Amino acid sequence: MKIAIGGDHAGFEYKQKLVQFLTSEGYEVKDFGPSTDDSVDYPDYVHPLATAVGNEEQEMGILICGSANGVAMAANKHKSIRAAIAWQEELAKLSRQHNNANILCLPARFISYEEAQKIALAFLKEPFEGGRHERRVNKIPC
Ligand SMILES: O=C(CO)[C@H](O)[C@H](O)[C@H](O)COP(=O)(O)O
Repeated sequence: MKIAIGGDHAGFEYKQKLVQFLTSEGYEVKDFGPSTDDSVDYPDYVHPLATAVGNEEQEMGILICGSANGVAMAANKHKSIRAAIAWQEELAKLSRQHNNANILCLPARFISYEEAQKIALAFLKEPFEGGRHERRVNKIPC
């Protein structure tokens, strides 16, 4: 599976660790930056990643910043993007099962890296349930 990962300075440390971990798990990971933990503006990194996921160059995306709010707001402005914030594994699984989320947004300043790793795996491994949920998701303007 081809995974896009990015965020801002507040998520940089977790992003670097997740790139290594997900690669070791066999995922094809593309890092959309930033390349250092210098303060940056998250939209500058969200938009290219969301574009790549929206046009299916990348199958799924992970965005990491301090609260996850800004990256989610920016990503969800893109056509075909369903970005979900999750700070627990169950929330990540439900975003896939019920909402067919294609981008996971992680709040690095509110969860440990160990939690972030478990949440990311839960998200990537969980299938969309379809059925009544597909009917509902199709009513979200894309
Ligand atoms: O909402 C946010 C952007 O997605 C994050 O919480 C940012 O990481 C946060 O706003 C950065 O704040 P800082 O004081 O500039 O480090």
